Amino acid sequence: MAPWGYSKENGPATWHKDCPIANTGVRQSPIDLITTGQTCAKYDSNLKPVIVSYPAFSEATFLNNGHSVQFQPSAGNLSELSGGPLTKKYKFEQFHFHWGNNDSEGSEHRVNGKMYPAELHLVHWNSESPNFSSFQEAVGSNDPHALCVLGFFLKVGAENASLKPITDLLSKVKNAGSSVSFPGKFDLKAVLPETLTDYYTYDGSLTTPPLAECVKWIVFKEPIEVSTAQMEAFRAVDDGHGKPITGNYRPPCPLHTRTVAASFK
Ligand SMILES: NS(=O)(=O)c1ccc(C(=O)NCc2c(F)c(F)c(F)c(F)c2F)cc1
Ligand SMILES: [Zn+2]
Repeated sequence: MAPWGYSKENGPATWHKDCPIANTGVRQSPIDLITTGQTCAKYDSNLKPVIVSYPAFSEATFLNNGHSVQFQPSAGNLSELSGGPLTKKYKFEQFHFHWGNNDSEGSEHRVNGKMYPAELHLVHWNSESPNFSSFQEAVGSNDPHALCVLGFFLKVGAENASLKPITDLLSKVKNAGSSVSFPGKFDLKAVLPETLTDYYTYDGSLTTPPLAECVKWIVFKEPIEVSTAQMEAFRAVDDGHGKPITGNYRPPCPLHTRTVAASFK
């Protein structure tokens, strides 16, 4: 697999060469979340609040894999996700970010064409399926909801004290392939808005190769604030070719026959 990335030579427009589903898939992610008109998100009063149980992680690795920075707790973590559109319990696997090199771009999902400066993805896998018992198996299972990813937009505003332990660590993983063991505990719950009631949800895929169409997406309406300095810290992370990662986001994909549900009016 030619190493995929986000440059002209190996970016999203070239991924179909190794990953045909990039062009042939009918449930690819991300998408533009349209809130008015024909193909707009439809309010579904049955959608309940999302429930997360994230005890503070005590042991985790923070990694720069050349196309994002990723926080991965040790296997024993007990964090769980349920509620919202889900019928099963999901286990937390990792979180990572997508960002741009200025405040007008960077998020993968868009709202009526608007991009946010960054997007946080909390990745989970269905831990109650009889068909797989690990994240790796879940991705390869062809189960339409093997994974559930929670997406949160980041916008520039006040410094985010809860995310500071993460953004302060970015300089320590500046080089692609570098990782550090996360010092102390990290409280992910504190990063999220109190109420996880207002979100869009739809069936989609991984937004990076292999672009597997196994993800139930839940994208929250309320952005998380971070400071300009915190945004700048992301833009100093290198991609392994001596250049900063300056836009690790895939453009929006066609909706095809999918509908997007909204948990709010
Ligand atoms: N941006 S996103 O849609 O939230 C997204 C989430 C997770 C991954 C991922 O885990 N990739 C590595 C990875 C694979 F791509 C696999 F196919 C697999 F089986 C893995 F185990 C694995 F870690 C990629 C994109
Ligand atoms: Zn992602």
